[in-house]
Amino acid sequence: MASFIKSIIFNQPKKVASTLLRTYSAKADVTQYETLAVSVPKKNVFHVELNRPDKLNTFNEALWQDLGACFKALHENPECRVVVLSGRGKHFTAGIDLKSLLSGFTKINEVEDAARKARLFYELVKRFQTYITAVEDCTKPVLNVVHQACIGAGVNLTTAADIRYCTEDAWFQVKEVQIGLAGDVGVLQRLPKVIGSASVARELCYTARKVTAQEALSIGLVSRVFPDKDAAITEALNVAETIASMSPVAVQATKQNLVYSQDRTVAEGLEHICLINAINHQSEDITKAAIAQATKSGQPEFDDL
Ligand SMILES: CCC/C=C/C=C/C(=O)SCCNC(=O)CCNC(=O)[C@H](O)C(C)(C)COP(=O)(O)OP(=O)(O)OC[C@H]1O[C@@H](n2cnc3c(N)ncnc32)[C@H](O)[C@@H]1OP(=O)(O)O
Repeated sequence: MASFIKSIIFNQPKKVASTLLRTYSAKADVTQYETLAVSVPKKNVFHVELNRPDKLNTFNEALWQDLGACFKALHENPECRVVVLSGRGKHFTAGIDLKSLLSGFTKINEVEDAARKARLFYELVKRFQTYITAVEDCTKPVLNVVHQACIGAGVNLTTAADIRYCTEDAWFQVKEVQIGLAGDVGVLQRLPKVIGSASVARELCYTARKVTAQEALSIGLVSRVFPDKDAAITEALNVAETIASMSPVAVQATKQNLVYSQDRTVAEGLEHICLINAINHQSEDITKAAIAQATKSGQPEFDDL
C-alpha cells in the first residue's frame, strides 16, 4: 500500500501535497434578497430562509423571482456546496399569496381575446415552474427543513429539494384543488416519484387533505422528524457539513445523475454517468480522497467547483 501511495504522489507531487496541507481561507460571497435571508453558517454550507414571516412566507411575485435568482446564483457559486432551505416565522409557508394571485389573474382576465389571454397565463405558469425547478437545477444538494404549515406552492418547492426533514408540528397540504386549481408548478410530477406511491399521491392531490409529520415520515415525504425547528436545523446543518466535506466533483455529479435518472431508463442513466465520469475520473479529488482513505489521514481539503 505504501509503495502504491508513493507512486501516486510521485506522479503528482506538488499538487497533492500542497492541497492536502492547505487550509480554507476564502470568504463566502453572500447575496441578499428582498424575500430571502441567505447566510453561510458553516464552511461551504449556505442557509436560505424564506423571509416574509409577517405574510406567512407566502409566494408573492418577489418571492417567486427571488427563489429562481437565488438558486441560480448558488448553482453558479463555487463556494456553495450544499444548501439548507427553511422558513422564518410561524410557518414554513402558507403557499401562494392569494391576494397577489387574484390581482394577477384579474389583470390577465382584463385582456379580451382568448388566445392572447391564454398566452399570458401560459407564460405566467411557465415562469413560476422555472423558479421551482431552479432548486432541482442547482447542482448543490438542497436539504429542506419544514416546520408547521407547508401548503400548496410549498409542497411544490419541497418536492424539488433533495432531502426533506420536518418538525413534529409540521403538516403538508397539496391544496390547489381546494382553491380551484390543478397543481401546475411541479407537485403532480414530483410528489409521486418522491413518495413512490401513485395511489397516495393521487389521494393527496385530489382531496387536499392535510398530512401530519408522522404520516409524511411513513410515506417517505420526509426522511426524519425532529421535536422542534432548532433541532431540525442543527441536524440539517450537520448533515450539510458532512456533504460539504466530500469532493464537490463527486457530490455534484451524483446529484446531476440522480436528477437525470429520475425520468429515464436505467440504461440512459448508466450512459449519462459514464459520460460524466469519463471527465470526472480525471479529477485530482479521486487521488486526494483515495490517499486519505488509504492512509487514514482524515478528510482532505477539496478545491471549490
Ligand atoms: C399560477 C399559480 C401557481 C401556483 C399555485 C399555488 C397554489 C397554492 O399555494 S394553494 C394554497 C394557498 N394557500 C392557502 O390556501 C392557505 C390559506 N391559509 C391558511 O390555511 C391559514 O392561514 C394557515 C393554516 C396557513 C395559517 O393559519 P394561522 O391560524 O396560523 O394564521 P391565520 O390567522 O389564518 O392567517 C394570518 C394572516 O395571513 C393571511 N393568510 C394566510 N394564508 C394566506 C395566503 N396564502 N395568502 C394571503 N394571505 C394569507 C390570513 O388571511 C391572515 O390575514 P389577516 O386576517 O389580515 O391577519
